[in-house]
Amino acid sequence: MKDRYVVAILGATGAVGSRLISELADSKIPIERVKLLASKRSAGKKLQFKGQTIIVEEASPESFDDVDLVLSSAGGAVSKQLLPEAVKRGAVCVDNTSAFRMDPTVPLVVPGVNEKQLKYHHGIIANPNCSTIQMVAALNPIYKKWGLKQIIVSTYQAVSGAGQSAWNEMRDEAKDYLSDRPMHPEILPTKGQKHHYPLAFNLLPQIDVFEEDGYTHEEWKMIHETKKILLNDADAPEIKVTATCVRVPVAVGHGESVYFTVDDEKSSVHEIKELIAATPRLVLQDDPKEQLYPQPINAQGKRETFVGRLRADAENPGAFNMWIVADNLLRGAASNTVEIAECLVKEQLM
Ligand SMILES: NC(=O)C1=CN([C@@H]2O[C@H](COP(=O)(O)OP(=O)(O)OC[C@H]3O[C@@H](n4cnc5c(N)ncnc54)[C@H](OP(=O)(O)O)[C@@H]3O)[C@@H](O)[C@H]2O)C=CC1
Ligand SMILES: N[C@@H](CC(=O)OP(=O)(O)O)C(=O)O
Repeated sequence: MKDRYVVAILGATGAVGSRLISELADSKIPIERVKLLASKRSAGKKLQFKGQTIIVEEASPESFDDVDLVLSSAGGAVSKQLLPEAVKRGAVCVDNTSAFRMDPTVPLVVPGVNEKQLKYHHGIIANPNCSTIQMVAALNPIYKKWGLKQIIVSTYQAVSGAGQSAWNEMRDEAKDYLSDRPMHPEILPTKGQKHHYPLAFNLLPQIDVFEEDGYTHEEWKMIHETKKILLNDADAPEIKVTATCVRVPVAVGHGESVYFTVDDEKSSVHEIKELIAATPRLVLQDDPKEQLYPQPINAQGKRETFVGRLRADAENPGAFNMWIVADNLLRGAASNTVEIAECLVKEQLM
């Protein structure tokens, strides 16, 4: 076993990549050297790691010749092409993209929920979808204690979830919109950018592409990834999951309205609140009298998942509503990735 590792961040110049750099710098991983990789466009760019200047390199299979650990967030196509090359060269890869998540041989891991799955890895570990991570983090203690029959989730997802370019696009649209608009402006021009419709001052009930059945791929990911993470045992009873995913004009921080039904109808809001408050990485923010509830603006820059607005459904015993918020770039991506890597090192699974 090595006592220091060469770590590569693939996609280092992106929205998630920039957080991977800062999360790695704050981590307990013993580091010999860091390589920052991106596309040809960014080769030569200078980035900082712990006060040291590192020059970004164009990623290629040979980039991984001397690498022990890869933290990857350069899109699914890049992961599919380069991560098997990294594994071939002896590296262990933690991948943020959806490329390998549903591969039955690849563990899909949220530390604190199912890190035991890490021991089954064959070189690649998948980091779940950002919306899935915060939801399973909040539901896992409830599931462990009372079982879950059904989850119905509606998401309110920040534009940074669609990458740095989407954030730039919304900022430009917002500037235009606020400059000299009449009270009832017509639809903004899209400028032929990444999104078909304006992101600023709008709601888009579409994240990722549409599937044949009318669900979007983001909704599909939330449904299937949730089951893969929570239902570790082959004989665990099925959980019914359905989702509606919506892009909202928020910079950072996904919100989720979650309606869930537990197996044990005797569970109460009070007990659920106690359980959430006692669970590491969860923060209960729930005091209607003080108007205390989770908000994206407060979750930004934090590693925890914030939970509030817990209510029992008076017309359906055993059913509850809650509101969950987390920083999609940290809790939903970079912090989870680096926590996975820390577990690999701690459990000697590198
Ligand atoms: N944003 C989020 O909330 C989350 C994102 N993810 C996933 O993480 C991945 C990255 O997302 P995000 O950071 O938002 O995206 P960005 O668009 O902000 O960043 C993409 C990164 O990938 C690099 N890249 C693009 N093409 C190549 C290539 N051919 N070879 C090497 N590097 C390349 C880019 O480099 P360059 O600067 O050179 O173009 C950039 O560093 C996606 O797969 C996304 O699905 C997962 C969970 C949450
Ligand atoms: N789709 C998420 C972010 C993301 O990239 O997810 P995934 O890694 O599952 O494609 C969002 O737009 O908010």
